[in-house]
Amino acid sequence: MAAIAPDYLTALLAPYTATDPSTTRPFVTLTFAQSLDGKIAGAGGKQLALSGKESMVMTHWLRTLHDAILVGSGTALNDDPQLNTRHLPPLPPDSPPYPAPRPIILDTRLRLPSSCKLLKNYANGKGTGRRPWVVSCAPRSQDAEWDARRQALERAGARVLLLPSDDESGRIQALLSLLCAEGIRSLMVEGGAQIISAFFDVATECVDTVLITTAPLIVGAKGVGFEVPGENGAFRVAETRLVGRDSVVALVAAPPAEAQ
Ligand SMILES: NC(=O)c1ccc[n+]([C@@H]2O[C@H](COP(=O)([O-])OP(=O)(O)OC[C@H]3O[C@@H](n4cnc5c(N)ncnc54)[C@H](O)[C@@H]3O)[C@@H](O)[C@H]2O)c1
Ligand SMILES: Nc1nc(=O)c(N)c(NC[C@H](O)[C@H](O)[C@H](O)COP(=O)(O)O)[nH]1
Repeated sequence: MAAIAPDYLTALLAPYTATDPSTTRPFVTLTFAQSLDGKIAGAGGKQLALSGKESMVMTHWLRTLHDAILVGSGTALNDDPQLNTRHLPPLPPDSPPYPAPRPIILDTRLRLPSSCKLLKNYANGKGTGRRPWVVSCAPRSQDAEWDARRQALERAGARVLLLPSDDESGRIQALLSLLCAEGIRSLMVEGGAQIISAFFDVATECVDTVLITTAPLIVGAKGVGFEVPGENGAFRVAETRLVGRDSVVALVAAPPAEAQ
């Protein structure tokens, strides 16, 4: 019998099953792991093992519950992530694979290297990775270097999608509208620091669920933190849970009367 996602995750995301043809954005889950002092990476961006085994498995289950998963190019360059579901229990023989999210990199300057794991996993044909989408902005004037980078990524298997403009203001909304038009109905945003801040900045308008894993670790001032521009806005605490040695808090969008 194949393992299934924990009930508390499917219950948390139950509103995502609603279908509204007039919607202009996917359901969005902003999720990341932090230390007790609010760091998401070590000095210089060093990737840290913040999540314990149990909460890392939870994160991989969460990935199966979303159509797509997004990181910024800073994370793609720093971590060379795979954004798949490899930490889930092995499946019984002849079982269908776990649902895997579409890997999406927000990469306005098209910095993703063709040698990244996301493209290797897709190209190796072993089903360890879906075709990555790279969301970028077309340069304002002819840029042969940018064109060459785009062609190299496409040759390596990436799909490059372009935002309508390179304006930073409204970029998250434009990104979500683009992904909605591509049929993405739920998006898991994993970071990094700049992306987390950008989504918190528009959380009231663009985020439905915030799920933060806090590891019982102190990283210290040299670690990588993130800015949260405003207070928690129109969110309420839906769940607080210990997952292994980590605490997991889930906030959900709530009407102002209920927001805390
Ligand atoms: N602990 C965690 O859960 C977690 C998750 C992901 C990444 N990380 C860590 O985060 C660090 C990387 O974070 P980062 O801040 O350098 O890069 P990032 O991953 O946040 O990517 C930033 C890039 O995203 C693109 N972008 C486009 N529009 C943007 C917008 N409106 N706002 C912000 N970015 C926009 C730009 O290319 C920008 O350079 C790494 O150290 C990584 O290990 C930690
Ligand atoms: N949940 C979580 N716990 C951590 O302890 C940690 N350091 C990250 N960091 C997120 C990471 O920087 C990328 O976003 C990908 O999660 C890389 O991992 P994958 O290869 O995709 O599994 N995320």
